[in-house]
Amino acid sequence: MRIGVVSIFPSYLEPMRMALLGKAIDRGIVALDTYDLRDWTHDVHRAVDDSPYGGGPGMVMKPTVWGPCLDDVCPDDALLVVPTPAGVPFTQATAQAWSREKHIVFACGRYEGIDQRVIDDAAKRVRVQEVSIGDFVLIGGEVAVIAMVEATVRLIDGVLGNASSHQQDSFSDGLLEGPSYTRPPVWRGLEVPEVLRGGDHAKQQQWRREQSLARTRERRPDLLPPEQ
Ligand SMILES: Nc1cc(-c2ccc3cc[nH]c3c2)n[nH]1
Repeated sequence: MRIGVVSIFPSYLEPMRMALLGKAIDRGIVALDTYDLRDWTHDVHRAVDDSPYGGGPGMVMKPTVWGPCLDDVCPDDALLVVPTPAGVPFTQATAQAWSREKHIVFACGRYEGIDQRVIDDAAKRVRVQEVSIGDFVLIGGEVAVIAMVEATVRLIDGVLGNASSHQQDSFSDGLLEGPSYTRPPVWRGLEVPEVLRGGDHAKQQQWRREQSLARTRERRPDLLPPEQ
């Protein structure tokens, strides 16, 4: 998978070159290109924003800068993702779908966002998804991109050491993951549940399912399947 990220703060994206994501890049599973939007500005001040039509607070990012940039960095067969609080919710299903893409380009907005015509114009040529990572407002799209790239890339074969890890994720079966434990068996007077310390794998699987259902019922009843 090739990933392109456009930002006015490309160094904000450096965490993606660390740890497991960094190893996926080193191993050639993922290629990461970061681009500085200001390289497509055409004035001495390298302006990327301007005042909003119709008034209102803040500034809007210029189509005359974003347009030429996306023309250069986003080929017709790529998926263009624009993080925004006004987007469709990003979910595990989104990550699963994106993990099968060959090339994803992320457009990181700042200020009050990107002139809508940039998205409308791009949509004539490429698949565009305006996506939200949650009902809260960030200062820019970069943090959302790091979260979405991590959720997506970890699902690509070979990225996670233990292939079964993501098959037991929260949400992989639609439910929240239950509690996890490791040694010591007793810590500060708190014991690891007996069933996990035994060897009956069928009982352990049943216990984990019950824990997932209980936690989902308590924290995210909206995720429960109808009959639960
Ligand atoms: N889910 C979510 C996305 C964002 C977001 C995305 C892009 C920009 C650009 C300026 N502010 C932004 C905020 N906040 N929350």
